Amino acid sequence: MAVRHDQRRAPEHAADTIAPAIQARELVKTYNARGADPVHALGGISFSVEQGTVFGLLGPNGAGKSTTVKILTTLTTPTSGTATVAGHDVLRHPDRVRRGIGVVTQGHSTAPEATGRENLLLAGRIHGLRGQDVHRRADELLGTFGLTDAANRIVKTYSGGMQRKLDVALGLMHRPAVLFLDEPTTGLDPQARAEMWAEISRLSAEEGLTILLTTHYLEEADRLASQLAIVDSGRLITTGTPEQLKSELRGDAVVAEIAPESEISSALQAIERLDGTRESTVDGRTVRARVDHGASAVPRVLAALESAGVGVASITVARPSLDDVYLRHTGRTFASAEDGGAR
Ligand SMILES: Nc1ncnc2c1ncn2[C@@H]1O[C@H](COP(=O)(O)OP(=O)(O)OP(=O)(O)O)[C@@H](O)[C@H]1O
Repeated sequence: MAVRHDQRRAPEHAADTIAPAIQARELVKTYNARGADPVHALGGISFSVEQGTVFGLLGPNGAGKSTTVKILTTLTTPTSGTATVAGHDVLRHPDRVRRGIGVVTQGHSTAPEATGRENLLLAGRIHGLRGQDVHRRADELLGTFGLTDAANRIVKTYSGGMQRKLDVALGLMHRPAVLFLDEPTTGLDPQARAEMWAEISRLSAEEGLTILLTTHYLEEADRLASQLAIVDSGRLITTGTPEQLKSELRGDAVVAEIAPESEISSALQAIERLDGTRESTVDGRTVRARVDHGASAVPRVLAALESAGVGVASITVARPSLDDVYLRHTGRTFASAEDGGAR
């Protein structure tokens, strides 16, 4: 498709003049259901996605990821703000946006009683592919996703991983410039997840596809996204490459799980009093703090807890993770945000 070929032929020195594949400007979305309080799903989100990259929108359940995707894919309109996608304004030219994008939503978009090949042929025809073209494209994608042997089986006999691959293949039939993947690996087993990760990386690296994926898996965001935006309660709290975001946190995390018979407040005080510890927080029976050299800090932390009469069930030290980035910006761990919802 034209946008992709232009992008791949572009000389490297012109990279900074290439328009972003996605530009979201101050997106606000308030849902006003009759008889219910308004829900402020997005409170003014702006970001831009360079062509040919994987952009990750990471946030806990209810953060506003799907709403952002719905606006960018023209499935809903923003209350205010606007966006351009694949070179077109989502409000002024939604039909042009739709022609330039592929969308893989959270549910399956396949017809379960039809075969994999039939599903692909139908999707291709809906997008205007005809004759040999549609058959060639379907065969190409069946091969790419390792589904050739299953092509003539009905989809309801596919495993979860195979169905997800077919969902992505459907989104690619018309060779879009930008692919939206909403939670692409939710519900997949570890092997199917790893295969999907490999395929997403390949599509971006080898085919120059721009991919926006939403996820609530920290590891997925860390592995796949060349650029990441962390969203929380409808706001964008930080952006950067996963490495940049993690390197903003100096030092390692020491995480101590306090024995049930000990006071968590005594543990926190003992850790806070130690030289070189900072950003200490409590989550249930766990105290965590940031220290400069994790391995050498552990004996000092243990000694301080012991002299405060605090029992320790376990202690670990970890390099900065995206969970630490999230904690730094929101004051709570990602897991607790997932448990409690975003608002
Ligand atoms: N149609 C709707 N009507 C009312 N509220 C909605 C609607 N769609 C979403 N919301 C609310 O808007 C907020 C953001 O939801 P959204 O689905 O965008 O979050 P998310 O980050 O994608 O979460 P998830 O991973 O659970 O899909 C949530 O509070 C949600 O309950």
